[in-house]
Amino acid sequence: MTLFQKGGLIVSCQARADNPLHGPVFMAAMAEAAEDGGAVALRVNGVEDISAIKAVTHLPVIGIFKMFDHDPVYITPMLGAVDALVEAGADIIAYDATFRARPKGDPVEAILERIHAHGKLAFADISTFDEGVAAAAAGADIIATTLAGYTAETQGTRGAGPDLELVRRLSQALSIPVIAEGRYNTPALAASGLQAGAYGVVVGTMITNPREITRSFVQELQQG
Ligand SMILES: CC(=O)N[C@H](C=O)[C@@H](O)[C@H](O)[C@H](O)COP(=O)(O)O
Repeated sequence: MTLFQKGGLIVSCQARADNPLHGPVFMAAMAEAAEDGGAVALRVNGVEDISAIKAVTHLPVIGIFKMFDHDPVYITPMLGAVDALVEAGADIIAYDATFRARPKGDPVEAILERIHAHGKLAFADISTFDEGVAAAAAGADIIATTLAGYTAETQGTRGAGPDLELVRRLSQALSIPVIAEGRYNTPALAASGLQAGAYGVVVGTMITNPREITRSFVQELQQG
């Protein structure tokens, strides 16, 4: 079970079905670009994209399996999803470790146990300080602020920027790596994640989603 390099950039290469860049060919190209640019790891959704990316890069892959019909808990909610991610070549498995009810999913303790049974590191996506502490106590290897601002409880905190205070508090309280993830939309914000104590920073939208990047430019021009 090896962890990626400390202080580095993890690039999230994801494109949903409605995105013109959806599909393994585009995501593999994104992953190669991220590797060339100096990323230390990748975050990737689904078995097809993971298989394609493992074939073209040497970077460790944090695999997730988004199941939107499992709303509200959609990040790797099932044991079968964990097995599929491992089979596809994921090195680390990320899963929803929030306190939310999981009406269609398997219990979070079982997900964690299955990840470890495969000999993989467990990357807990959380939204609050208490969830991060609980996930670490349960045995997660890495805690990430991925869902801060995206749960009913934290929606009001989303604002424009990332939740740096959450990174700061978790980094001080925990002895395992804390990853800053969610709305690190500029290089300076990513650096501030490390300054807040993060082990690494995940950036997705502003590197791998040209449609959203375009929208942000257009919006700024229209406001000007
Ligand atoms: C909330 C949720 O489902 N987040 C997802 C998790 O995999 C992705 O859609 C994000 O792009 C990723 O977390 C990186 O964040 P950002 O795109 O803000 O750099």
